[in-house]
Amino acid sequence: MIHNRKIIVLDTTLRDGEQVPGAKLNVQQKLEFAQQLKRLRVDIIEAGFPASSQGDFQAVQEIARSVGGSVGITALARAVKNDIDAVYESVRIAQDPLIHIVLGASNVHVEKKFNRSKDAVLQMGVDAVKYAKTLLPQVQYSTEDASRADFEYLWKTIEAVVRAGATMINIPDTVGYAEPEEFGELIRKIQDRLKNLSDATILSVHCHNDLGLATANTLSAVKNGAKKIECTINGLGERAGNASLEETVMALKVRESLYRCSTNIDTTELLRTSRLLTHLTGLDVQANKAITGENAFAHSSGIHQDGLLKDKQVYEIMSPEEVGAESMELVLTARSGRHAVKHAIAKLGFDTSDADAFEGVFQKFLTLADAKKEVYDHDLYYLLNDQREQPEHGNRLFELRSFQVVTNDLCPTAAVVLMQNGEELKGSAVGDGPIDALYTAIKTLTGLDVHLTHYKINSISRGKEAVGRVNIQLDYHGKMYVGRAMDTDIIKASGQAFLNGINAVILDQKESVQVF
Ligand SMILES: CC(=O)SCCNC(=O)CCNC(=O)[C@H](O)C(C)(C)COP(=O)(O)OP(=O)(O)OC[C@H]1O[C@@H](n2cnc3c(N)ncnc32)[C@H](O)[C@@H]1OP(=O)(O)O
Ligand SMILES: CC(C)C(=O)C(=O)O
Repeated sequence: MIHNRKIIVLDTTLRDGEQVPGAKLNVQQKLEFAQQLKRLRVDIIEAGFPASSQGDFQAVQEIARSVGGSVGITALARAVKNDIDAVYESVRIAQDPLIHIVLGASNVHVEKKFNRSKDAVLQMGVDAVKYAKTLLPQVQYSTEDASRADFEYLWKTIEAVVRAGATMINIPDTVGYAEPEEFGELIRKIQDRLKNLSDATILSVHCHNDLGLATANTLSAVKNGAKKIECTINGLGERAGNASLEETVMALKVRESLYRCSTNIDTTELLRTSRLLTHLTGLDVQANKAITGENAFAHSSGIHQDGLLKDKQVYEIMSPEEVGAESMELVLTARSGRHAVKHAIAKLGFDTSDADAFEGVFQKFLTLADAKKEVYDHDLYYLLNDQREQPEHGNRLFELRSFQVVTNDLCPTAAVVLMQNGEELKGSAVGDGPIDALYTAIKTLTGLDVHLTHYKINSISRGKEAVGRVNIQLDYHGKMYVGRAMDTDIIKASGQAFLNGINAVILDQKESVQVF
């Protein structure tokens, strides 16, 4: 029997998670999330796909430079020289860099995607690994769509790429087709052969959630000998997502006597990491999501409450504190002082060492607390975000100075004043509704022909003074941009989110000019 193995955790939120529409993060946001992954103590961060764009290359490089000390850094490449070069150039500065190569292994990939023979595709993989090994000692090879592959061809590929120098073999259930018992059996068969071929090669799994089985398949793989797991925070990822890191890690922890495995994850950072991701991407976690959902530790029915009062273990298999949730949320008011606010901000994972920056946040906190009476963690996220965006993005070209929206069933109208480089721009427009009128006025003033493709508003804290969070997506010349904003006034949040989207277009154009 296998006893207390250490399972390596690779987080791919910034690569597979970022493949989700709307989850695109800028370099600064990726860096912030990577810092949090380091606090969570993941073993490896997959930071992106550097060949895909200059922005992603820069983000991976920045993460490798500033986060890649104690944590391994990797990024993905096709079995293509250019992609491998881009990974190498972006991760090599990290202390523990890894090149990750992916190539299809199933018949449908070989025949339909590549239209080549199996031998030719296998040779592409071998050549890619051999080339990557000339650059770095650590190379991971992913046999894409492995769960639908013909086993003997899959094994032939694994054997060849291990001989070519791959140090990690990753078995992906790319389309979430596998079933736990069957996937476990596949991993056991591969592990049995692999240990005879090269005991040092690390067997890894990467499961997708198309049938809601990603976490179960990952756990089954661990039971059957997988030494490394690939997961994402909040289960974010292509289509239905990936195995959720928080679920998999907590299952291993809570059922340690069953799995006889442990990870390096600091589970008390799980909730904070999940909330930060929600905040950065604007993609909410469902209320009943295991571990990090709002109701994950809420007990509402009388029989349950009675049982809990007698002994928590009656209805709790883990304590909220173990995942970083507090039994009681901290509520700040306008009577709270700097110590309490600083403590609350630090607990959210933000740096409070810059006294001037903190004072700015504190003054904004007092204004919000006067308006809202009670200030929750979500509200603090909003304040911090607002505070950071303004000075850091001094090149935020348009600023919403003031607006007035009049709504009725005849002719909703908006009048807007924007600032651009110290100059005041005034305009008004009518629309189908108040937001449409506001957006038309802003669009006319900025002169950018953007198209609104998505608009979503959520309330992110409690009470009638709750903060509304608006997420929008804009299409500009076929490229998608996101804008987010929060405010107790939802019309203002809507206008600000739209303007943030427009500013993202302008910043992107500026960056492109600098890069090329
Ligand atoms: C399972 C996964 O999650 S894999 C990771 C998915 N992530 C991404 O796709 C990252 C974002 N992608 C991109 O930015 C772009 O698709 C790029 C830069 C990778 C490639 O862009 P383009 O060169 O314009 O090619 P495009 O995406 O249209 O087509 C993919 C090409 O790569 C080939 N390809 C696909 N996978 C692989 C692979 N693993 N190894 C080698 N070639 C591959 C395809 O066959 C196709 O080649 P073809 O033009 O000869 O038919
Ligand atoms: C790159 C690989 C691991 C992948 O994302 C998949 O096959 O789903």
